Amino acid sequence: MSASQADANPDPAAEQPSVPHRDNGPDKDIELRQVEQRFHARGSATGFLTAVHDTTFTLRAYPPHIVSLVGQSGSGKSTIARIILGLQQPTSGTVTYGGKDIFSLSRADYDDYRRNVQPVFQDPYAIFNPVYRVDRVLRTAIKKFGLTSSKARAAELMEESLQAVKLDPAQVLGRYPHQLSGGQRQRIMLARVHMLRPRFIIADEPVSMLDAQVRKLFLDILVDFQRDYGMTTLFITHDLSTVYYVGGDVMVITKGRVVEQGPVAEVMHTPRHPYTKMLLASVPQPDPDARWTDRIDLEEAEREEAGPEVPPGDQALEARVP
Ligand SMILES: Nc1ncnc2c1ncn2[C@@H]1O[C@H](COP(=O)(O)OP(=O)(O)OP(=O)(O)O)[C@@H](O)[C@H]1O
Repeated sequence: MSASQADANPDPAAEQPSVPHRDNGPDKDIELRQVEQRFHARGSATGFLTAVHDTTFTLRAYPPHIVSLVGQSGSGKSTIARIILGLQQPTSGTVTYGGKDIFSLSRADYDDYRRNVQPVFQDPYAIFNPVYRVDRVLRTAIKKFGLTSSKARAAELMEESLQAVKLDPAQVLGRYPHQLSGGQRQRIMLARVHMLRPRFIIADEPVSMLDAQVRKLFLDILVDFQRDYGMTTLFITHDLSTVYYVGGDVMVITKGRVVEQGPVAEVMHTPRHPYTKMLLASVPQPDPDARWTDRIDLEEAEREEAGPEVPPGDQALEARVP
């Protein structure tokens, strides 16, 4: 290309080849410190429900990795996801990104955070506006995050990203959300992530509505994103088999408390907490001659839990619960 051709192009991004890492700024960690979330709960003796208790952990941007947060329904997983995404301000405790409180970021830091911490939710249908074609989700991201102002480059970006998540652009572009399967809609959200190359993906039960094959495809893409683009994923699930599949680290949560954490292989092979043991014991074995008949005695498992039922600050409130 001649210098004059390059000068004539108003969009420098249009000239750039596809690169694994877009310039999303320096690595920054997400840190939760003593996060607690209470909700008003009618019918409770205290008037409150503590969905997340005294939760402290760090999601490191580097080295990129996958951390699963696993627990039963109602254990507080989605509340933690919403807090990290800035959708819910916790009752107490702090959430920082690069050392700064995410709930009082400057405009520039907030834009950085929004770009680098991307959600993938269980039901992508809710994200799509049914009256617009699915292309809009991708175009809006390109515009909002200023990926390019060139229409041609935007079209290329969309194609590249759809292909990266094993979707055929010719098959999905121009369609309305209801004309795609749940797995296709979910992968459009991953294509959006692929375009933005965030440091973090916060994936809340992303595969629980997908069938086994599409689920595997989706999980493989998350692992590819970690390896190829250096993304760290918080993978929220109630399903231990998916935790085992993605590997990395795991945090086990019950009743709003993280009770065990560590490398997946270690926690799976030598679980220490009774709740983790119960979760592992409740995974059915695919043996037709040994039909799974055990019933989970959650109360019993919870009684065995070590440590106090509530943090000290809650005892006065909770003492009145019968
Ligand atoms: N906005 C809210 N107001 C009141 N209670 C809430 C609110 N959001 C969540 N809760 C309660 O907090 C607890 C934790 O909910 P959360 O959705 O975080 O659990 P979860 O582990 O994600 O469950 P699931 O896997 O079923 O989505 C539940 O008892 C829930 O009913």
